Parts: sequence; structure tokens; C-alpha cells
Amino acid sequence: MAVFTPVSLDDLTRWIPTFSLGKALAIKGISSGIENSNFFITTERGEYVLTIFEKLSFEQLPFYLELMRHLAQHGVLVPEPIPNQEGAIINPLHGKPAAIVTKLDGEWQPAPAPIHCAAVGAMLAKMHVAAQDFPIRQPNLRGLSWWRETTPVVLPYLPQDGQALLRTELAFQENFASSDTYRQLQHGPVHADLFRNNVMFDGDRLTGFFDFYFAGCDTWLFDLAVTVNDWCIDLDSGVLDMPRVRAMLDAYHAVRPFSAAEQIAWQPMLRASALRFWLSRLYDFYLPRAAEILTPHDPTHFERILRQRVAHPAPALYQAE
Ligand SMILES: Nc1ncnc2c1ncn2[C@@H]1O[C@H](COP(=O)(O)OP(=O)(O)OP(=O)(O)O)[C@@H](O)[C@H]1O
Ligand SMILES: N[C@@H](CCO)C(=O)O
Repeated sequence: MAVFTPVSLDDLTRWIPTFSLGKALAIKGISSGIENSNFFITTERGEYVLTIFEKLSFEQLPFYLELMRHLAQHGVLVPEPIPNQEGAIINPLHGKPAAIVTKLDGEWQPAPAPIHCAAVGAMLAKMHVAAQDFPIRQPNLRGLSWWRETTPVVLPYLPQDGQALLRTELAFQENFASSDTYRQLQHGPVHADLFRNNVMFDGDRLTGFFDFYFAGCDTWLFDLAVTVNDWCIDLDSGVLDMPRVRAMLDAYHAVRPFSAAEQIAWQPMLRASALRFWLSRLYDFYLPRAAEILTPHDPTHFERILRQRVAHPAPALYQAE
């Protein structure tokens, strides 16, 4: 149950003539999303994904959809928004903003091997470089300001040792964010939620990144840390798996070489990305929005990862010559 706004084949048949996609042939709701209503649609031109945005407004959406268009046009594998005959990629359907994007082949990879991590690392670096000249700017809405707002809201739900960890880590991150090292980090539009379930593979071939609706401007290293903390770990313990870490970092570095400042910032950034998802999961777990979070993700998973990253030095981003 995750289609909040139903769309019938008749609805689609009436709407689709504004696009150059031929006649509508089929529509099927996708059950896995929790933020939007998603459908696989088939038209005379092929298969696409239709999304009705349940929360994001017409004003907020251009950042995400224009970013996807920009990336697709620069050879980054992402769903490409399909414009209607007037060139608009965001169009109303049942009174809500909606978009049609290309469908990526394949499935997400629940048990990635180094070969998958290398493909993700290389495409992530390509994406960061390609997004550099994207003209619309929006901050990461789940960045430091949001961590500051959310920490006091979730603290009362934690036992003493959890409270101590959260307070200490927030103070550490505030301090790090005001350092010279942090100021030297390259930044720009990033995905910020590139978990295993947001990348499609057809066998071992990466076919695309999707679900850009947490994207925003942040450091490239933060984006990489989010990705490593999901793709390159043992899910039970949170411990980094070195063959996967090396595969992802080396592939990223080969496309966009890391800087010396990034080397220094790597451990704080792995901690920052663990903190970000610990906080959002705590928030969704203890303060669920009515009927929206069907099965909240386990916050202790990211508490474990944070403790791991604090206790162990990060593996080198690259070997200095
Ligand atoms: N362009 C696409 N190509 C192929 N499949 C897609 C595409 N976009 C979405 N999907 C499918 O739809 C599902 C839900 O999409 P998505 O994750 O974007 O939704 P969501 O509502 O943002 O959900 P959540 O926040 O839970 O990740 C995906 O798991 C995937 O199977
Ligand atoms: N990737 C997030 C969910 C939001 O997309 C998490 O696992 O907490």
C-alpha cells in the first residue's frame, strides 16, 4: 500500500496526449515507495515511471527534476524527465505535481560485491563533476541546521549513553564544520541518499541512480560517506568491508581525484553521514507522521555505525604518492 493518489488507465489516457509518447497501454502502481505515488506506465513509445508528488510542491520540484535532466544530458545514468509538448517536465495530475521519467532496467542490488561498489563509485564521481555547473542551488535540507533542530527533539527518547553519544557527536560536527579543512572541501549538488535501494543494476551493469528527492548542495565527500556507509559494510555489525571500500574509493578517485583536505576530512565525514541517518531514523521512529511511515527503519543500525566510525580510524581515501 503506497499509492496514495490512484491513477486509472482512463485517467492516463486522458492525460498522456499532452506528451509525445503515443497512446497509453497500461499502468501499474508500485507498492514500495513511501514518499510519493509511483506507477510503471507503458505507452506506444515504451515503458516509463510516472510519479505523483504527495508532499513536494511545484516550487520545490524544479531543483530535483532539472538536476536529473541536467545529469542525464551529461551522460550520468539517471531517469530522464520527459517534457510535454510545451517543454514542461512538471505537470499537474489530479491536482498534484506529477512527472514522467524514463524507466531504468534491472533491479536494486541487495548484496553488493566489489564490482558493484566500483561501478557506483565511478558513476558517483562522474555525477559530482557533471553537476558542478547546474545552475539551481538548494542546500541539503538534512544538513547541519537540521541536525541541530532535531537533536533536542529526539534526545528525551534515548537512554543516557545514547544521549551522551548524540550530544558529543553534534558538538564534534559543529566544530568540524567550522574548520579550515571543511572549508576546503569541494561541494555542489549531491544525491545524499544513495543507498543500495536507490541504484539499479542489470546483472553487474549499473543502469542508473534514482530517488533524488533528498538531493541538495553539500560536500562531495559527504555524499561518498553516505554511500560507503551503506554499500561497503557488514549490515549486522556496521563494520566496513575493506574489499568493497577499496573498490568504491579507487573507482571514484580514478574519475575525480581526492584532495589532501578530503583525506583529512574522511573520518569526520563518515561520522557525519552516520549521524544524519541516525537522527532521521530516530525522528521517524519516535515521532512518526500520521500513517506515513509504514515500517520505520531501525535507528540503532546507524547508532552502531556511528560508534564504529568513532572508534576506528577511517581507511585512507587514497595512497599519497
Ligand atoms: N526511474 C525508475 N526506473 C525503474 N524503477 C523505478 C524508477 N523510479 C522508481 N522506480 C521503482 O519504484 C520504487 C519506488 O521509487 P522511489 O524509491 O523513488 O519512491 P519513494 O516514494 O521516494 O520511496 P522511498 O522514499 O521509500 O525510497 C523503487 O524501489 C523502484 O523499484
Ligand atoms: N535511506 C534512508 C531512507 C530515506 O530514503 C534510510 O535508510 O534511513
